[in-house]
Amino acid sequence: MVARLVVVEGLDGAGKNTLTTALVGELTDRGVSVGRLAFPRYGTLHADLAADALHGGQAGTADSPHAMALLFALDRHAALAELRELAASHDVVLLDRYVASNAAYTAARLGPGREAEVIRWIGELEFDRLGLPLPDLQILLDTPTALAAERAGSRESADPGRTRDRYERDAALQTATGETYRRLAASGWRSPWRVLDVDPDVRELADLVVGS
Ligand SMILES: Nc1ncnc2c1ncn2[C@@H]1O[C@H](COP(=O)(O)OP(=O)(O)OP(=O)(O)O)[C@@H](O)[C@H]1O
Ligand SMILES: Cc1cn([C@H]2C[C@H](O)[C@@H](COP(=O)(O)O)O2)c(=O)[nH]c1=O
Repeated sequence: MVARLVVVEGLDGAGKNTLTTALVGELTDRGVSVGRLAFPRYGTLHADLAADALHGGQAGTADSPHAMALLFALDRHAALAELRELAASHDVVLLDRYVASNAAYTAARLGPGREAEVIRWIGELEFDRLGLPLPDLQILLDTPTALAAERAGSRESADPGRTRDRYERDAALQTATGETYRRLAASGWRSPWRVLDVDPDVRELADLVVGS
């Protein structure tokens, strides 16, 4: 890996995609070359199985937090070659969701008593066994849960093809996931983290991403 690997994390509807797009624009204007990838990689096998499961398909697969986590992990494993290519040909690779999404959502589903165990499992599975590269920086876009839910709801109303999935409709899960994300960030899980309030200044964020 040559590029700086920077991850944007947060709840459903937090604004990760919107922020990543703005960041790509700002960095590109500065002459920084940016590769971009979002997980799950919809349109590919494991991601589409996961999406189908979260919309009630795949014979109840979504009832199992571990089965869902494995699908998301295998999606990233299948992206390894693409990740390496992006890293070899850009200054920065920006990822919209990565391994910490799996840690946060799966731990939130299993409850606080199993958080440490499941976060260890995800880290060992994805970084140590599947060989995914460690991020240089993880950014938590800490949009308030109610605002993120409102945005996800408005997006659904505006685009009937973008119906909310099981996780997006589960307010308690979103709250618990936000709490787990904050603990991951506070503990510096697997990289340095930066926690951002809603609607951050993109120029300041670009400074942070290029390490200045
Ligand atoms: N700063 C903002 N102000 C107002 N609306 C916003 C802002 N950022 C994002 N939105 C809107 O909120 C919705 C969710 O944003 P976005 O798709 O960027 O979130 P996301 O975190 O990538 O979501 P998901 O993980 O669920 O795909 C979109 O309809 C987007 O247009
Ligand atoms: C990558 C990834 C995602 N999830 C969860 C988070 C979301 O609720 C859904 C789908 O993601 P999207 O950003 O809304 O398209 O899946 C997860 O649990 N683990 C992961 O690794």
